[in-house]
Amino acid sequence: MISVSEALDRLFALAPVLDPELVPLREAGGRVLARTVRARRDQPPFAASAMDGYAVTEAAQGLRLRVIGEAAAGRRFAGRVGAGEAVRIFTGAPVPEGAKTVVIQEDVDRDGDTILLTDRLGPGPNIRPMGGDFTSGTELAAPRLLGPQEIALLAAMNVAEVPVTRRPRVALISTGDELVMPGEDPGPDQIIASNTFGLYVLLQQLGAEPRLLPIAHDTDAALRMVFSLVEDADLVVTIGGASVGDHDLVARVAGDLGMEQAFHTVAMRPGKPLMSGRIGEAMMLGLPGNPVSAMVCGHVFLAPVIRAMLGLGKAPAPRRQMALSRGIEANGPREHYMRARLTPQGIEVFDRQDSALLSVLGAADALVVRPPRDGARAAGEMVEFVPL
Ligand SMILES: Nc1nc2c(c(=O)[nH]1)N[C@H]1C(S)=C(S)[C@@H](COP(=O)(O)OP(=O)(O)OC[C@H]3O[C@@H](n4cnc5c(N)ncnc54)[C@H](O)[C@@H]3O)O[C@H]1N2
Ligand code: MOO
Repeated sequence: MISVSEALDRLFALAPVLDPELVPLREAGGRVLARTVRARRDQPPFAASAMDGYAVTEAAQGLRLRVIGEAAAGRRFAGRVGAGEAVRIFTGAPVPEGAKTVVIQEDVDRDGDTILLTDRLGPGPNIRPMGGDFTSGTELAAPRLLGPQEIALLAAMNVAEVPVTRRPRVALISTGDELVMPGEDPGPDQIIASNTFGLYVLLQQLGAEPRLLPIAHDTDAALRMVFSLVEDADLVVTIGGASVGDHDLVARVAGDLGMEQAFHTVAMRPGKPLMSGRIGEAMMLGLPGNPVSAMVCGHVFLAPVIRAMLGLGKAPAPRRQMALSRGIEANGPREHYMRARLTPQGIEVFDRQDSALLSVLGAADALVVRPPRDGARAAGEMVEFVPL
């Protein structure tokens, strides 16, 4: 058995960074920027008014000025403003030549074509300098996950096509005679495939492209048939059949198909019967079948592997720290990922930790990480957790 961090290192060694592809800006949200991009223009491309008001050469109380024209957003004033003159201006409009400040309209009394600067004059100049947000060539550095803010910035930079890392194609294979799909009619000894769907959504949220293959029955032939449907996947994820029982066929069948195994069993709880290797062009990750084990391995191993393939670096699932709301017993020899919930009083570790309990996982928003042989911990002691 190897440690969790050793297992992660071996997984990272198997996970290639995928190639970039160009996508339209609107489809770049949630993707990973693959190459540093540069602004194609200055923003703003001209000195722009920050307010609605009057562009003038100087602002002083009592000045009376003649309004000689108008500058609106998208339509500049063609001439020049001189002493004794003002140009009516609106937010976003180019500031006319000669103007040094914009007096907001609330600080002005207007009478026909003249304005009087009142004693209410606020501080100027209400002008956004050319290139004040960014200049042509300003970089948005890769790699980074593109969210709404970055997309808005790229749009302003006039980057209409964005180089992003190709989405990892992930084939998901559930194994077991006992499984049927949600909505189907299970026989008396059957259950519904569940963690398959949890992992599907986890993969979607990570920016991967998951594909559900048919459930493989517990025979060599059935499992081989489903493996033959893997096609061009970057990663094949199997669920179940990873342990030592007579019907746990995944390691043997994958081995017959040429999988070079990198490891099989990790010193963690839940998730001990975890295996990985390379099969043809694809990386393979064999998850344990117990529903919570599969989902915990999804967060602890699958998510870091997908992020590595996307070019976001080779790092374990991020951890935070919080004080326990109540005490917990000593840990055994395996690193334990305990289902827990964040409360105003601290982090509460649930009493029931059986790796089949999806209802408990559903109530959890954190996994408290206990190192192997960690001693008993009292309320108030700090522990590390992986947010879910
Ligand atoms: N003698 C031993 N028995 C077991 C050991 C062991 O070390 N020695 N390890 C236990 C641990 S830990 C786990 S975890 C399980 C994992 O076993 P498998 O990966 O072989 O999984 P299965 O036997 O196929 O299934 C276990 C359990 O999970 C249910 N299952 C499977 N796939 C799904 C799915 N897609 N959706 C919902 N539920 C699923 C399956 O029906 C079983 O109940 O082995 C222990 N045994
Ligand atoms: O991985 Mo097993 O979950 O320790 O139940």
